[in-house]
Amino acid sequence: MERKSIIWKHIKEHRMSYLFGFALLSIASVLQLVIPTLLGVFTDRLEMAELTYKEALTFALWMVLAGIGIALFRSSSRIFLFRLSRLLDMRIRDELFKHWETLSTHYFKNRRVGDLMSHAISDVSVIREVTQNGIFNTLEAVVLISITVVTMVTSVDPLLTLLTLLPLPLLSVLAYRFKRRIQKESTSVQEAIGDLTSRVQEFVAGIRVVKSFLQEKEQIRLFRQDNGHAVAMNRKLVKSNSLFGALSSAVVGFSFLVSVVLGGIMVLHNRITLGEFVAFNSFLSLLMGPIENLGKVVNTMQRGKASEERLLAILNTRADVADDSNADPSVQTIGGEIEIRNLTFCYPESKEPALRNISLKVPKGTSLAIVGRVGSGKSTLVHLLVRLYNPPKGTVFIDGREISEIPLQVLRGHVGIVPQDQFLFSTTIRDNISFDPKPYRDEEIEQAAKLAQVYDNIVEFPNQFQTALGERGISLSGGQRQRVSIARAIIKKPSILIFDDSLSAVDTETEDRILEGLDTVMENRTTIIIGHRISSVQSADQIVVLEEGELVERGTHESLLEHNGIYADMYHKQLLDEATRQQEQEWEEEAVDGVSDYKEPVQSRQGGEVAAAQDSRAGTKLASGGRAG
Ligand SMILES: Nc1ncnc2c1ncn2[C@@H]1O[C@H](COP(=O)(O)OP(=O)(O)OP(=O)(O)O)[C@@H](O)[C@H]1O
Repeated sequence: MERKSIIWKHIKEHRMSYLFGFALLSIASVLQLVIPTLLGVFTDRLEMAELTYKEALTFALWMVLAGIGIALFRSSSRIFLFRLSRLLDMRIRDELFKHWETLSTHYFKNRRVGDLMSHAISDVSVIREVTQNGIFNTLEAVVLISITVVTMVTSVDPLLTLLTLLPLPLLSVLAYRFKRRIQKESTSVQEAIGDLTSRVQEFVAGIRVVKSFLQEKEQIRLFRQDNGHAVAMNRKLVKSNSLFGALSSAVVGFSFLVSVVLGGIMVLHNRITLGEFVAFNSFLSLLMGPIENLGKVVNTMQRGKASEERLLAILNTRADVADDSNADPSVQTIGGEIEIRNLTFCYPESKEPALRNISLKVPKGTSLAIVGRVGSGKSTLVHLLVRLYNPPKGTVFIDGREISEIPLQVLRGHVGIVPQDQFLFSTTIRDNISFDPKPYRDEEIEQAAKLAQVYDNIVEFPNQFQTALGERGISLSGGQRQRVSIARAIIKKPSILIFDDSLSAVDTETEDRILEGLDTVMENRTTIIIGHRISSVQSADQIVVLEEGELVERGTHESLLEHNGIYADMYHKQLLDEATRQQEQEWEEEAVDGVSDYKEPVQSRQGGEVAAAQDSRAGTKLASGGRAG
């Protein structure tokens, strides 16, 4: 059900506490009337020269007591009410974070980190401000203004009260006129803060690219531009606020003018006493604070409304990937058989399908390799298997069940994925490997690290598995990060393990060792390997080639080579590259050895020897056949 309010819901839920705070504030407000009243009587007694020292002392004592009472009740009410707003603050942040966790990756792909942070920090603070000073000032204004006006009418003069307060309704006219303007400007300020935060976040995340492309100056220029814009937006808001405050004060000042002139005339005509005149002006002073605060409240409320609307828009965003009504809670585990039937998939904001009419079957415990050019749809296919996006109904089946029938928790709990972006959290290596909700013993973590071929690297660090990683794991090399990600996936012993091009940053020897280690872990489990290097996929039971979203070849390594299509082409090109690289390495070694006739043999070799070397390397690879052999 769509949520309509955050603030009002909170007030309703805590109404008893708000009533209590209101009661404390009301006592403080009543006590505030004591001082002007005493001041009036005191002035009259003084004017009539009837005041004794003892009486003067008694007046002073009562005033001090009233002052202490006001301070006590007012601050207790403030503490009490402010505590409630802190509670709301914490609750919205919790709700926001919890809700974000339910939303799909698609939602986050379309948003900037800066905007999300601006919601979590600035918008939530504005809402707190509404329930903190906004509510406190409103309650105080309502109580104090009503009882003070009644006292002014009954204890001094109704006409003087009426004429003095006559300009005050102008304040509501002002508030109305400034309402839209302040709300609009407040939204612009929050957006500018979002831009600025995004700029800093992007700069930090891309610091290596920035430095290697000498982009520091350009980044400073862009930052200054965003910073300047944020300041300009803030200035605009401050200007409106100040103008509103100044006009409100002018209205209030006009009331004082009426009170002094009219009140003075009334004293001269003996319609009121001097003491009543003094008391009246003190009452008026009492009113001015809350009335001016009311102006600020209107402002705060407008900003609060803008922030509440933005937060509600997030909280009312429905998760596009969630457990369907047909999810079967009796499914507690998955075996690992995958079937894809005529799958055509289009990303929500894209017109062209990323996958077209794909059909394939991966029996439980077997391995599938997916190869294909950049952007051919490999990652999309595996993302659908963990429902990062929803595949169309009737296209993806696991263990013969429609994927939507498997509760998301079960599906994701039993599919381990090593994503292309090996994101690591800024915590220890141990916590990064044992990331699953299930706790793991040290031996299990070490075993996973050994299988992922990263154990030897980790134990070389002074703090070993307790080594803390910086944001995005920057203290590890690309290959080490990939292997920690692999350990994180295999520790789960998932029914389906997916490597999304996650062996690209390791050398072929390490890759072989990882794949060999997996044989034990993945016995009777299903493995999907996406790779650009033939060496990482050639041993799979089944290899498919994707081309512009279509499945264009399928078979084993040998059958695909025989077919002599895209796969065979990729294979031969890679062999050629590898042979050339190896040959170049040998020449470099010879050159380092200081052979005097260095130039001549190199030139002669360029003709025939490279081809010979390539042939022999190709022969070796084919003969060994990698793991498949
Ligand atoms: N979130 C997305 N929204 C819209 N289009 C997307 C999205 N992600 C990928 N695509 C598009 O879908 C197509 C397939 O992308 P995909 O990432 O699956 O390719 P890939 O074969 O895994 O590429 P690579 O080898 O570079 O990882 C591409 O055209 C890509 O631009």
